[in-house]
Amino acid sequence: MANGSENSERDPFVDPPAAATSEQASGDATATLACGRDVALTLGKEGLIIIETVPTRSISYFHILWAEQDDSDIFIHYAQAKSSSVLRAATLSYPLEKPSSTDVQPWIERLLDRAYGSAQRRKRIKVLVNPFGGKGGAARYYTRDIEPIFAAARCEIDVERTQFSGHAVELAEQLDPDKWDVVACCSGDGVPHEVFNGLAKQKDARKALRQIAVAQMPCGSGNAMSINLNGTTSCSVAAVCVVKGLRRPLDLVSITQGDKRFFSFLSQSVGIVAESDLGTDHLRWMGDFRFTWGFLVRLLGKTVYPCDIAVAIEIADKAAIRDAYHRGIEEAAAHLPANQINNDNLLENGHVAGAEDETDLPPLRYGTIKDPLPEGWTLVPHDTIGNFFAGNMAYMAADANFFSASLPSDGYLDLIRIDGLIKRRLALQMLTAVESGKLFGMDAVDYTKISGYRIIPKSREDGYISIDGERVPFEQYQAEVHKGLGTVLMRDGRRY
Ligand SMILES: Nc1ncnc2c1ncn2[C@@H]1O[C@H](COP(=O)(O)OP(=O)(O)OP(=O)(O)O)[C@@H](O)[C@H]1O
Repeated sequence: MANGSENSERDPFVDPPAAATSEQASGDATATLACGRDVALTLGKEGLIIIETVPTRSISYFHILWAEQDDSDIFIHYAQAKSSSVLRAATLSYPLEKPSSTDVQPWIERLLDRAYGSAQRRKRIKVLVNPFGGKGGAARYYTRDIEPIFAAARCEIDVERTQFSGHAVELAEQLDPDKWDVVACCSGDGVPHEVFNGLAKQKDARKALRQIAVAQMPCGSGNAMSINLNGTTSCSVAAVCVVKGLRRPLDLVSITQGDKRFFSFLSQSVGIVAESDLGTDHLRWMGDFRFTWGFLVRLLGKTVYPCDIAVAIEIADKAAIRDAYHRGIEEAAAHLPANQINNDNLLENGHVAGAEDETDLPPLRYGTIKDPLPEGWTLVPHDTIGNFFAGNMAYMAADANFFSASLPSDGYLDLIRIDGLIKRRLALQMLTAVESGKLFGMDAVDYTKISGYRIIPKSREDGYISIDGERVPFEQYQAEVHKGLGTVLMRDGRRY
């Protein structure tokens, strides 16, 4: 299954070899634009080739942000690789040999066609900056790493800082879906969580969730969304990924707890993962290691988190899950190669029957936590469970591939259940298996694809429940998946 480094996309930091990709060899004369000073610009297979000096240089199409001409020159705006994780907006300009030639504009159009494929150009982006996300650097990262790239790509931008916790919910609730294509959150995973919930509060919630894609610029301490969808924790790479991103549907999960209904896009955890994250705030001085430390302490202490759990299991068998995963990947590749899957495709494909005409949120087919247990569900005591972890994306951090069978819009959550009393040695092996994405295959890991569940913590007065990394009350809740309800931007060729 997918591993972060195994994706088919090319490395954004390596421009294609110029000679090997030239179309000149194929005799395509319209691929070349003559400029003054003996410069020629040629559209190669994988990038723009600039024949000016020896050796010839090239810029991959992924890095080309925009191109335009004025009365005398042509300007190529691109993302220049400064290091293995830093891209900077840069511009090349050349005097045109024949500025008024009718060949120039079509050539620029061909260049942009290759640079963008089916991705929307000049996206209208509402940017939300959480000044307190991560170590407090989001505003600086935005100005230095992100804004120049959006500007070079001629995106329409409006920036707003979040003023308080919950502000992004209010802002997203007010956004006009006809005015904005994207909400880019310069934050951790907390602000995207709020944005999905704000969009879901709009009067025409389906339209808002379908038309406005949510993106994360990885400026927080938890940046799982960017890692999953774009494979990066670099703000400047993520900015180029938004400029070039393809719209994709993302399953969202309704959570009902008490009288509330809200949405989760990433994960829910009860037990060791929630406690290691949320219960180690006093260890912030340790930096990122605090999570691992908290995890190890509980693992070695064989901590259990007794619960009663009912699950709507859709695929129980690991071999069948593996098959479903590969089928999902193949289908996406076969039907929509360099194409864009959006929720409208999904509707045409009949995956979300009837949703087209509906404005309200999808009804809860399993009811809420206050309703009787849905038909066919059975509450099973899990008195020694150590880890209850439900994932809607694969990676929970760059080195934590917990849900390696996860797909963006298969309509299922992936659920991991691990007994808290397993041998310590096995538990430690699991830690390394998470890093290599091999947790799925371990016998002691119960891995299922599910469409909903109810969980009732017991035996403890208080504890930790984490929804998308945010703490919620330590009380029973119910979850239900909605296939492709949300929209995100994904890098072309990317899979979890
Ligand atoms: N101006 C603000 N003041 C206080 N809290 C805010 C502000 N803006 C946003 N928040 C809250 O900060 C929370 C965490 O934000 P975010 O996910 O961006 O950062 P993070 O560093 O990844 O998270 P964490 O601090 O939980 O590790 C969000 O849930 C949001 O409600």
